[in-house]
Amino acid sequence: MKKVGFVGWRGMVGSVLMDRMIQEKDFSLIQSTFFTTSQAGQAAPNFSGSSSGLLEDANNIEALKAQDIIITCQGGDYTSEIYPKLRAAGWQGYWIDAASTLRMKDDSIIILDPVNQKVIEQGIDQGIKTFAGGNCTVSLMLMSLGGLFTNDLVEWASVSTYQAASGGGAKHMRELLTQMGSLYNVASSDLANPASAILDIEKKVTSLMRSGSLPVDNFGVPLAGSLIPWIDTQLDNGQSREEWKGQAETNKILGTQSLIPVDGLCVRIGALRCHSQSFTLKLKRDIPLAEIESLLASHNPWVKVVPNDRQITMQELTPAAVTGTLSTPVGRLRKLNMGPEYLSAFTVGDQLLWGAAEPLRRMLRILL
Ligand SMILES: NC(=O)C1=CN([C@@H]2O[C@H](COP(=O)(O)OP(=O)(O)OC[C@H]3O[C@@H](n4cnc5c(N)ncnc54)[C@H](OP(=O)(O)O)[C@@H]3O)[C@@H](O)[C@H]2O)C=CC1
Ligand SMILES: N[C@@H](CC(=O)OP(=O)(O)O)C(=O)O
Repeated sequence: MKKVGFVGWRGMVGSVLMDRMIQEKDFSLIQSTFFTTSQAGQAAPNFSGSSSGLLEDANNIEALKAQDIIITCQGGDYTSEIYPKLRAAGWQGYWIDAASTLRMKDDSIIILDPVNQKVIEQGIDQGIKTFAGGNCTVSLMLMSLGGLFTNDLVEWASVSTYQAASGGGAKHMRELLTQMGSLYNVASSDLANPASAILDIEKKVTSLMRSGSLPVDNFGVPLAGSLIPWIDTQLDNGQSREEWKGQAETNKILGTQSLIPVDGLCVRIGALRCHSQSFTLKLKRDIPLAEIESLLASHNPWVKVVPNDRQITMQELTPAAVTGTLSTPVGRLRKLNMGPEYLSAFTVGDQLLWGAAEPLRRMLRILL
């Protein structure tokens, strides 16, 4: 049995990974060791068959070196500090990482096996030992639109995202919910009175939003009742880093010979853990809509084509419907006024499942 070390297993992404590994009985196939940066020596968890024992120190290079495979959801700072030391110490094992740190390195592969299984297999054959999960918006786009991208039918893609609070981390989710509660509380007695004027209620809410008294330590500004059209850091070319990742990571995942331009605007909204994305795709040729739907639907077992019908779309193509599932639906498919090669599409996906944990779990399975 391969020895597998887990770092970051009790964080938000790590917990989703543990849940999925329990569901899929992955722990019965490995000899697991759990690491921590803060609780070394405490009892290790026992996830249906995972070995128990004590938590190891995640900074102990010798203990890490004993592993055949390390999976980390601990974050980029941990990767930046520990990964180079571990490789410098001669460790030849497989490193599977949720963080962005190593994604664009020449000797790493971005893993999303329903889309790039061949790239992964070729990489393993060539001796690649470092595998990074992709950015959540990129992975979710490719899970939903893989049928067009992998058949080389996309000339370019323009996107507007609607990204959930979970992408920022657990504290961001708490902050959003606290803001929501405060906005409700300031208006609750007026809301209970059917005779109250809605614009008076709105004024109270807006005034609280602008008062500086809402908690904004994580987002910087109120998100509840609002949105934030910037995610991640600012680049010199005017893009946000999240927007930059769209083209860079998509092309690396697909292993494209000629670059597919991908660009757009990334926006944080008040959803909890589902990212949605609205696309304009320029196709390489005029393909009938029925053929497009069939290519999309047959690409992988998790994508679902939602008919472009109002009622079905409202039921099936929302964060509320998709959260907590592995489904990556795509809908609102129609040809745009710009011409028959121009297609609109709307996708939804759970940012913590296919957007973070699931590609790591499946990479582990590939290596076993
Ligand atoms: N959030 C996301 O959507 C995505 C995140 N990622 C990557 O994954 C990394 C981890 O993200 P995320 O899971 O959100 O981070 P978390 O903040 O939830 O967890 C990170 C670590 O914090 C420590 N920790 C301290 N206090 C607690 C507590 N009360 N409960 C749980 N853990 C605690 C744990 O380490 P210890 O046991 O060592 O103390 C844990 O492993 C990110 O930095 C990023 O690189 C990738 C894709 C998406
Ligand atoms: N940046 C994403 C989360 C994510 O996946 O980021 P990264 O590319 O660092 O893994 C968000 O905030 O929604």
